[in-house]
Amino acid sequence: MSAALALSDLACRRGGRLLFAGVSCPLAAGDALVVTGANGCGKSSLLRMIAGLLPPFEGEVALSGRVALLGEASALDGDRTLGAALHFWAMLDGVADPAGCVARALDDVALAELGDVPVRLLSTGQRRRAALARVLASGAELWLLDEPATGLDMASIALLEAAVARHRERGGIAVIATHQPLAVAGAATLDLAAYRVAEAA
Ligand SMILES: Nc1ncnc2c1ncn2[C@@H]1O[C@H](COP(=O)(O)OP(=O)(O)OP(=O)(O)O)[C@@H](O)[C@H]1O
Repeated sequence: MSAALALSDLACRRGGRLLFAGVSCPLAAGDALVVTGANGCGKSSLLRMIAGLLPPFEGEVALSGRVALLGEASALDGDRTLGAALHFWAMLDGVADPAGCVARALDDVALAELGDVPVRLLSTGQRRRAALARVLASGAELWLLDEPATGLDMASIALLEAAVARHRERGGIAVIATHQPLAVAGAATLDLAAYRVAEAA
C-alpha cells in the first residue's frame, strides 16, 4: 500500500464565511495528521475537501490512493445484518476478497459476534465501530476519520488506535479530526484555529 497527500494553501468558505486559509501539509505513506480546533472551525469541512466532496475556496488537494471517509453517518443499511451491510460496501469498493476483508474488519473492531445482527439494533458505540469496520474493509489507502472516538468506550478507543497504527505500518495515511486525545504515534498536528480568518469589521 502506498499513499500520498498534499494540502497546498487551502482555504475554506462555507455559508458565505471564510473559515480558514493558508493550510498546507504534505503527508507520505505511513504518516498521520491529527486535526484539532473548536467547534465550527472547519475540521469536518477540511476532511470533506480532502475527500473531494467540497471544493476548496483556494488552494488544492493532491492525493494518490483511494479515500475512505468516516463521517457522522455510517451509511450502513439498518435493515441488513452487519455482515451483509459491510459486504455490500466491500463489493462496491472492489476489494479482492470482500468476505475475508469484512471478517477481518469485524474482528479488528471486536464485532465478530454481531455479524448476523441487523445494523439498526446495534448500540451507539457498536454502530460507530461498525462504521470504522467499513473503512477497514474498504482497502482504501487514505483514511479520513471525523471524530472517530465519539461514543467509544476505552477498550474500543484502543482498538481504533491499533487499527490506525496497523494501517500506517502498511503504508496507509490517516487524517483524524478529533476533540478527544488519541494515541497516534508521531502524528503531525494541525490546530485549525490557528488558520482562522478574522471577520472584517
Ligand atoms: N452545508 C453547509 N452550508 C453552510 N455552512 C455550513 C455547511 N456545513 C457546515 N457549515 C458551517 O461551516 C462551519 C464549519 O463546520 P464544520 O462542521 O466543518 O466544523 P467542525 O470544526 O467540524 O465542527 P465540530 O467540532 O462542531 O464538529 C460551521 O460554522 C458550519 O455551520
